[in-house]
Amino acid sequence: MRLDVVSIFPEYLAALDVSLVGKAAKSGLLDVHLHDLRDWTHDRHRTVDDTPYGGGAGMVMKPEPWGQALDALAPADGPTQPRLIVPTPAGRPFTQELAYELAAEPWLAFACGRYEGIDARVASYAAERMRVDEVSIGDYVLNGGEVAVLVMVEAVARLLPGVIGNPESLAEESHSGDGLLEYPVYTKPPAWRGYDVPEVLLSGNHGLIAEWRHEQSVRRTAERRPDLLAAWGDVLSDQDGAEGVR
Ligand SMILES: Nc1cc(-c2ccc3ccn(Cc4ccccc4)c3c2)n[nH]1
Repeated sequence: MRLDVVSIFPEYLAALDVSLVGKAAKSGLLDVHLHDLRDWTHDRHRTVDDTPYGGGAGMVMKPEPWGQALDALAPADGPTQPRLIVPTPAGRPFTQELAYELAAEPWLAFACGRYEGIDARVASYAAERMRVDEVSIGDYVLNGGEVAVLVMVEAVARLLPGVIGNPESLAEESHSGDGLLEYPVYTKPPAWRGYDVPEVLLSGNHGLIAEWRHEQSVRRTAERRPDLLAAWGDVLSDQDGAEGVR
């Protein structure tokens, strides 16, 4: 997979060279290209922003540098086009499902906005020739898109074949498809500062362990993410009787 990231702070994305994503890049699974948006400005101050039409606080990113950046990275007459991801508080939610979808793409481009965002015409211009997704990583406000790109690239890269050491671990994760949160995990020592590992996990009885883990997942989901339990409601009432999960 090829990844292009455009930002006025490309050094922010240096973290992509570390750990898992860095390993994927070095092993050729990921071909990461970072770009400074100011390379597509031509005035003395390398200006990327201007005041908002209609008034209001803050500044808006000018369309022309972005237009030139997109034309340079993915020429209109090129054989293929990337899928463009634009982080924004006003975007569709980034989910594990979208991460799997993006992991199947051969070429992703990320546009990191700053200030109050990017002139809206840039997404329209890009959509003339590439798929554009405006994506939010959560209902909180960041100062720019770079952190969101780090989040999305990590979530996507770890799904690529060969990146994760043990692909089986992907199946048991929270949000991994059964809609439940992950069960609590433990390792040695069996007793630690007055806390013991649940006996069942030391029993070697894999049926009981699986049952305990599922019950823990359901309990955690009910406590922390009842919104995810909606899909499990009817299943719970059947299997767990009137008790259900308190
Ligand atoms: N999930 C999520 C994404 C962002 C995000 C992404 C890109 C940008 C570019 C500029 N800002 C600052 C901004 C603050 C408020 C209103 C509009 C823009 C951004 C924030 N915040 N939270």
